[in-house]
Amino acid sequence: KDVFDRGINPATKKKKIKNEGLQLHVVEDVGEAVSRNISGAQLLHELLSAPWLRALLKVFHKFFVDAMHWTRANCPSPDALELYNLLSSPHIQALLSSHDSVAQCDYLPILPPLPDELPEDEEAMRIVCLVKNNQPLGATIRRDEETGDIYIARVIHGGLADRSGLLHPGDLLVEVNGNSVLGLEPEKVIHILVGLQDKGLFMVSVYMRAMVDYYPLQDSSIPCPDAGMAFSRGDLLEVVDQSDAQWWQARKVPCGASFAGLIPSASTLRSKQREQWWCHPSQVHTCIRPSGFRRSFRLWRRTSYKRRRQSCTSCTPSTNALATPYEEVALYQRLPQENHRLIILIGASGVGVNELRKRLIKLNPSTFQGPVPHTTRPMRDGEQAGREYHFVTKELFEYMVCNHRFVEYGESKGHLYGTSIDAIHDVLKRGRMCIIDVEPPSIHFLRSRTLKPYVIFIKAPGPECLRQSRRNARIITGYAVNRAFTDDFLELEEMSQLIEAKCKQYFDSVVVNDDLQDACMQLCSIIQQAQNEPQWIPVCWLTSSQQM
Ligand SMILES: Nc1ncnc2c1ncn2[C@@H]1O[C@H](COP(=O)(O)OP(=O)(O)OP(=O)(O)O)[C@@H](O)[C@H]1O
Repeated sequence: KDVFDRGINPATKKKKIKNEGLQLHVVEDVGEAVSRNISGAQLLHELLSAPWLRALLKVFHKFFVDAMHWTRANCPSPDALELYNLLSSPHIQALLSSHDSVAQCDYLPILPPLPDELPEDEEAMRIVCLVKNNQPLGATIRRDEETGDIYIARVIHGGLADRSGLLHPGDLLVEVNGNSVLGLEPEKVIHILVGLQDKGLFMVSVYMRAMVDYYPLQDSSIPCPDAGMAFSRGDLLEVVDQSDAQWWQARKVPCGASFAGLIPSASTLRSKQREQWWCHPSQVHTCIRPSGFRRSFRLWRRTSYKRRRQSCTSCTPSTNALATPYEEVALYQRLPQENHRLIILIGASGVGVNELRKRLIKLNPSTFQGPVPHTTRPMRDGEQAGREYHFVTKELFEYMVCNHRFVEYGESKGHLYGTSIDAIHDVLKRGRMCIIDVEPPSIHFLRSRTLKPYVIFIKAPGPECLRQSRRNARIITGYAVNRAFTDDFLELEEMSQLIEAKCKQYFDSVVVNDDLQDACMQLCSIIQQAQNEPQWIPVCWLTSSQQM
């Protein structure tokens, strides 16, 4: 920015400095970078990485050698003179001096050191350092009337807090510049925040999604089992104290209790998991056993049992469940200009996932849409490329498999079928809500910042309800077409429970598919909420422009 301000304005100076030779590159690079409104440091970084500057710096050395030679011989070479002229020009001087300032870290304000008592496990409490430079913080606060705790209520879009990407709505404010704000009147906290000048060091509590189950009464290492708090995977926890690196204090959200319970820190839980894995590897095995009885017409999507076993990533200690016992989350409100969140339906085979998906799309085809699958089978009469399927060659399909373009794929009657990630993006780019149903292991593949999937578990009702509601239902299996599946209800319910037990940390909502009409209506309203109301999502899916 310094360089730019000192006179390399492409609009006004281009003509003049073009005559001087090299500088056009500078003008173009700076002008382009400034038009993207990037930060000063980023701009400098980009400038210093530019090939023309690298080349220039390479000959810098030669210049000095030549210069010395010239001093000695008093007879400069034309190259040395030319370079001397170039390097003496004001914009290069400004650039070099900016570079030197940054290289020496010679900029203000100097950030304060992190407190000595910083917890060893940084995941528990976030220390947020903002360079304020007298700008407003760009966040509002609220006080919980019951506990007196101060929370970040809103982060103003485009403000300092928003641009930093470090403060989120719902964060509990613990300290500001070393002053505890716990129990303070909101006016007093506002006074502290407004009074911040150069910088602010905020300590905020964090929210975590439990990715594992924990039972204090079964844990012999907990200092006080009665003070422990049991939680199961999927629970939302507000970590309020981590002064002990091994045992944190947390509350469940939403919760009635004002007192916190003891939970193992992430590192403690991780070492417990490793211990458990080495002692009882089979107990940590979280593979979902396929029910084996049902093959619907969606067979093309289903991978074989063998392949599923191979692709199951939840059977080794290096997996998500073992490596990440807690996942930090923050509230996210989709902005109107953003793509819709991907809606994923998960359920045991035969529970009615596909039926519900089809009904939703039929109910409102201009809003809901499924991705168009790929296949290697030939096109049939009445079909249209890109409508029923994307018809591709086997070579192209296999190329896409190798490049991980498929969420799921499989083979049926000698032809390959698959749902590609690009087909999902196509639907979202058209402004529609994309609804897909996948096998549980595919959730990992889809959990990304760009898709921000919202996962709805379609749960089986009890076997008696199943028997009642599915009296007339038929299924199409691999070995019997259109057969009644009344005998499979127990197996279906068992499978549904297993998926729920193993994967519920990924579920955002659960719908019991008893009465089809009711389930469909419930699904509609959940999806509307998912798209239009604040939801907890992993912090790593947020960018500064996507926070509330
Ligand atoms: N709530 C319900 N009441 C009555 N019948 C239902 C209900 N839900 C689903 N069905 C019927 O159950 C059968 C299986 O449903 P569906 O094909 O959607 O299962 P699925 O979970 O998608 O399994 P698959 O992937 O094997 O097809 C279908 O005949 C469907 O019409």
